[in-house]
Formats: sequence, C-alpha cells, structure tokens
Amino acid sequence: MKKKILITPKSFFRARNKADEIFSQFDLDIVENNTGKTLTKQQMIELCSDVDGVIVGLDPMDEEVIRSAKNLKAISKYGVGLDNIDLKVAEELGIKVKKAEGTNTRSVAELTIGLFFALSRSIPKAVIDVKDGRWDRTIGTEIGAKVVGIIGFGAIGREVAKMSSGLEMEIMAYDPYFNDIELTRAMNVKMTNIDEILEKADFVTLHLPLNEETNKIINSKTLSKMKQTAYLVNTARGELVDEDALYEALKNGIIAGAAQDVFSQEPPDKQNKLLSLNNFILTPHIGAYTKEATERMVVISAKNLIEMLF
Ligand SMILES: NC(=O)c1ccc[n+]([C@@H]2O[C@H](COP(=O)([O-])OP(=O)(O)OC[C@H]3O[C@@H](n4cnc5c(N)ncnc54)[C@H](O)[C@@H]3O)[C@@H](O)[C@H]2O)c1
Ligand SMILES: O=C(O)CC[C@@H](O)C(=O)O
Repeated sequence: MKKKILITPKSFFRARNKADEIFSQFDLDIVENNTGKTLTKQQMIELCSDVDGVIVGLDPMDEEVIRSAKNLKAISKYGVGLDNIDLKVAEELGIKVKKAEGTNTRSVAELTIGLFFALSRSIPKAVIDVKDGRWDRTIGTEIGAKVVGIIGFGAIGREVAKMSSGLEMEIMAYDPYFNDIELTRAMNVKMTNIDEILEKADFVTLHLPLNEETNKIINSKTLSKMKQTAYLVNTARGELVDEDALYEALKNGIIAGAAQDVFSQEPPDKQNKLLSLNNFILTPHIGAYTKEATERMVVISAKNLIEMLF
C-alpha cells in the first residue's frame, strides 16, 4: 500500500539521488520541505497531518505536532540529536523513532578540533584583522600537552578523544553512563567527575544529549570552576549552556574564550550579547554539514524510515 512521507532537512536534497535508489523500490508519495529552512511548529502540524512517516532534521516534533499527525507511524531522525522529538509521546502512541547513528561522528569531531585551533590561535580575529588592514600578530597557545575535558563520552566524544590523542593532549572525560573501563584504558583517557574536568581542563568540550538532566549543565556555577585560561567548546546543543552566564564569564575573564556551533535559538538573534564579544566565536550549526556526513545521513535516515514503515 502507498505510504505518504515528509522529508524536511534542507541538506537532504543535496544528496537526494542516494535516497532515490532506496525509495524507488517502494510505493511512496513524497512531500518535501521546499522552504529551504527549518520548519515552524505550525508548518509541521500542517505538513504532518496525513503522513505515515517523516525524515526530520531540527524541526519541532513536539507533543502537539505528533498528536496531530493521525497517520504517523515512524519518525526517522536525519542526524543523532533526538531533543526535538517528544520521545515519550511517540512511545505512548506506538510511533517508531530511529536516529542515523554514527553518520556525522567524524564531521562533528573534526569541527570541534577545528574550533580548538580557532580559539587557541585566534584565527577568526586574525583573518578579519588583516582584511581590515591591521597586522596584529596575536600570541596564542599550543594545543599539545594541554588537557581536554570531554563531557559526554559517546560516539563524538570518543572521536574527539582519538583526535586529541594524535595532538598529544592529555584526555579526561565525564560520562555517568559510560563504563567500558578497558576501552578508556586503551585510549589513555581518564574517566573522572565533572568537577575535575572543569577545574583542570584547558579545553572543555560538550558531546552529550540535551534533555531535562543536561539543560544548562554549563551555568554560572560550573563556569566559575573553570580555569581563567580555559576555553569552552559546544558543538552539541545550545541549551546545554546558560548563554547569559557564558556572556558574563567571557566578559569578566572568568574563562578565556568559547566557541559554539549551536544556539538555544537558531539562528541567534542579532541582539544576542555573545555576538558582541571578541573572545566568542561561532559557526552556524555546521557540525554535520560535510559532503560525507550528509550523504551518510541521507542513506541511513532513508533506510531507517523504510525499515520502520514496510
Ligand atoms: N553540531 C551538530 O551538527 C551535531 C551533530 C551531531 C550531534 N550533535 C549533538 O551531539 C550529541 C552527541 O552525539 P553522539 O553521536 O556522540 O551521541 P551519543 O549518544 O553517541 O553520545 C552521547 C553520550 O552522552 C552521554 N551522556 C548522557 N547524559 C550525560 C550527562 N548528564 N553527562 C555526561 N554525559 C552524558 C551518554 O552516556 C553518551 O555516551 C547529540 O546528542 C547531538 O545533540 C550535534
Ligand atoms: O539536522 C541537521 O542539520 C543537524 C543534525 C545534527 O545536529 C544532529 O543532531 O545529528
């Protein structure tokens, strides 16, 4: 029987041909998000009203959207962060949910390491300076032998650890749900508590999911435990960091700098105070935006949806 599906993520369509090979074997009526943007809740309610399945990016799939989608049987996440999907309601209604596990691990880890360098050598400022006619040779710091503190030791956290090891950094990690001691020993990673990470790390990097437990895990109290010379890097989710507290910490020299790929509101408001700070740098949620990762996300999210629907 024919199934109607909705595909929302903009970058899905760049590698659309990879999914067509999979879709062509099934009887599908495909609706596409042609706005080129993340959809609003109202748009999701309208577009999901009669679909059997959805491949969803960062668009809201909250309780109201899910309950209003009367035919919905499957949600395939284009990516790995499930925070935009109300998993409890999906479970209650028997709607299957699957993420494209591991598809963007390498890309997010590479961006994270890139942000370490961007911060430690003030690369964004250097580019702007020279283009604006200033020859200001800022003294940076080396990354080798510095301590990286990884909060969330899942797929991306472990990949960052591997890359940090290649840079000869000392590696610490905090993850209350990770207990493969053999692996951490083999990787030369010290598993510890969050306080030791905050107190000792030169780079604190976030790789944990957003949920009730982790919302604003970085706040004025946790920031105050970090070294004045330390950098915070967030390529996970904006809401993990209290942005007002981060602004105060950066402005008052509580920490040296921060980089974010993600924001609690995307795109951030032009008035967002963080954007006015020289020691704050950012990228527009491009962690998974590489040719390789998007192709993997397209293939796996398409396969996952088909598996759940047929
Ligand atoms: N910037 C991007 O484009 C981008 C791309 C992919 C993923 N992400 C974000 O990165 C997150 C991590 O992705 P992943 O593939 O590594 O996921 P993962 O599930 O493999 O790893 C997450 C890890 O966090 C740990 N964790 C859970 N609660 C924790 C807590 N309170 N404290 C410390 N650790 C905790 C889990 O035990 C798990 O090991 C995703 O949830 C997503 O939000 C962002
Ligand atoms: O949908 C995207 O563009 C990024 C998805 C990414 O944040 C993820 O959670 O894997």
